[in-house]
Amino acid sequence: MSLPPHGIFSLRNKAAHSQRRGLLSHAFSQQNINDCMPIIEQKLDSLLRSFNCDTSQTVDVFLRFRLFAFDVVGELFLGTSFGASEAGTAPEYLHDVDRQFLFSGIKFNFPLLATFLSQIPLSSMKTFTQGGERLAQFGNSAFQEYIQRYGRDSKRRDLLTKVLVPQQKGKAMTDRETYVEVGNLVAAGTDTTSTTLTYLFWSLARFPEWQNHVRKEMHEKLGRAAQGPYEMQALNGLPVVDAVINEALRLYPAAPASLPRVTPQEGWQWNAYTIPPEASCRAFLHTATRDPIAFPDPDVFLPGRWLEAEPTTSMKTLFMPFSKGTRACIGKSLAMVELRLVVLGLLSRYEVKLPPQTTEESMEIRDHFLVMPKSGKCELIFEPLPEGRWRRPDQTPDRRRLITAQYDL
Ligand code: HEM
Repeated sequence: MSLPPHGIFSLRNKAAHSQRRGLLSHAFSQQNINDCMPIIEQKLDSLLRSFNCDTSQTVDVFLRFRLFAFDVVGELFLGTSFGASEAGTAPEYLHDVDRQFLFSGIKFNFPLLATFLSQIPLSSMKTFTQGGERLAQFGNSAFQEYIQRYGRDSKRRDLLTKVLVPQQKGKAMTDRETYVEVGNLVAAGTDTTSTTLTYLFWSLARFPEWQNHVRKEMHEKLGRAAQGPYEMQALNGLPVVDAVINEALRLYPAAPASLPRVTPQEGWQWNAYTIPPEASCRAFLHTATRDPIAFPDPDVFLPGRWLEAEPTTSMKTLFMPFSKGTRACIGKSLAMVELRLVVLGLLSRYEVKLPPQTTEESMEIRDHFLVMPKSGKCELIFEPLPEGRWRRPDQTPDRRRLITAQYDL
């Protein structure tokens, strides 16, 4: 999944990985994410405007959420406004991310086949196998442009400035390593977030009572602020919102079978199992989060399980959609902010309904390392809520002015 040279996903040496992780993970502190709220809200605003459509039409949320998540990480890590939500179509960069994911899967599992494919002199095959190189080239020029425009110690409220902080202190990654990692972060932060949102909204459309539970909480806890602009602190105190998010993460972990690990030379003992030396292993998160002892009725969307009582030890142990340990997700805090914002932004304006064409079958999971619906889309109906009951009169112009004021540095 990583672009050459080796980046955080493919660094096998523990010390090198841990050093690289240290250089990147500080960028994701709660304070830094807080500083980026104006940028994230601006992207939320574009997403919300893209839902302003005739209600008789359906919206393909799989595409919409993908464009939103991409716009967020693109702006935060490349300093580039792709405007994908406004354009309504995926830019070429995202198609290369898709190609790179698929080709990386082949590289991991069938390295000889990958070498063979990359030597086929057909232009369509080159387009497929060289996606990673194009991403790296794009990353390089976006990075150089960023440095020219803002310098290396800009006060801009994005996350690339935070990634560059260690460089100021002389501990740095080289420029090449930096733009490679930036490419990894953009790829890692796009489809994971959008897949989670897609399955979450599909679930909410099938279990509309949970939409009302969320609205009730919004109104009790946020009042007039339910439609934003949002305060980070307020986002952290919404247990019902978090329960629906956790339940979607539990049922549909976006990366269901983590990247492969290799056992040490002496092999590995795991409970009653002896795993041979240098064997490739994966933790299958999808089955862990559907364990029937920890999660009774494991295949059913039951957000109440996160609200009824303190989660049990086995729930805490097996719930790991962001993985656990030294290679767990470093983008979790950013992802959680995005998920909460989209839930609030959409449920405070729309009732989500299920059209007949979106079925269990069309939403069946396909595992391309990251999960996606078999049909490649998820069409849902977004019906504006009647003003007064839940929804305030549209505040969009105020919202935009406020966000722009915060954003303009
Ligand atoms: C709902 C959204 C997300 C989910 C479900 C998710 C899930 C995961 C999982 C399961 C892993 C571990 C993979 C493994 O063990 O092999 C991981 C790693 C990682 N994630 Fe995420 N992720 C999400 C969002 C993000 C975002 C927004 C970013 C950054 C912009 C990000 C950056 C990373 C990075 C850099 C790693 C590798 C960490 C390391 O190897 O040290 N993720 N993610």
